[in-house]
Amino acid sequence: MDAELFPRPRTTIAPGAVHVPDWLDARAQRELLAACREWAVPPAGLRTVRTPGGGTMTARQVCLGWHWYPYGYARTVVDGDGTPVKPFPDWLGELGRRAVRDALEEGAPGTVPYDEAPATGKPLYDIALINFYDGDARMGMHRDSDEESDAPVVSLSLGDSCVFRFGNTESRARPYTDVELRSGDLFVFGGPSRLAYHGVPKVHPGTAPPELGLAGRLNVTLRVSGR
Ligand SMILES: O=C(O)CCC(=O)C(=O)O
Ligand SMILES: [Fe+2]
Repeated sequence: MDAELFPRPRTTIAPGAVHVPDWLDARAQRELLAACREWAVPPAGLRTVRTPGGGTMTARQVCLGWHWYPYGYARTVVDGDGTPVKPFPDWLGELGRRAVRDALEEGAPGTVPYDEAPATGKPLYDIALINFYDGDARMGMHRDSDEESDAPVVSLSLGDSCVFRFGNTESRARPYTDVELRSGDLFVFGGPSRLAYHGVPKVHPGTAPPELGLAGRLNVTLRVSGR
């Protein structure tokens, strides 16, 4: 990663939406990447997602806990090999809660219940979507709206940097803010920003930290199903 004179600052992009640069250190990035490589293997591995209109998403995807497909959740890969979705590991849920704790100020809208110990019950992170972007892959503006929980969404990036476009809750159009997400960055959106439109208009090939050993970009999105 570039050694910069000044560290990139944590930035509130919109109310409840926070970018925390370099949240995962080099070792944590390597460990998360190793896990992603295992999750990508079939059965229920990395797949191309087909949309109802007949298109395909350019980012390939694998899910944990609940299988997301356009537009709902299932326990099996209903739009792929039909096998059971891989389990959502406890350590990933703990990482999600820690991310929310670190990113959002205490008492900020939409934060408090998600910081509770597992023994206190729901809500707990129980869904991961792992998106792999290579070549010209991108993701159009959309909302994460198939969950039955308003718990914040946690996003972790590995590999190539990208332009992450974070918009408003009304439409795909402006106003939006373009944020550069690099390997190790955390982005959390909850509270009034939970249903904001967002997307990835551009990945910058060849910008991954060389020591990570990843060509392309991985994004791990953690969500609470509320089911
Ligand atoms: O790749 C990203 O940073 C965003 C992924 C995303 O928005 C999603 O999976 O819903
Ligand atoms: Fe999303």
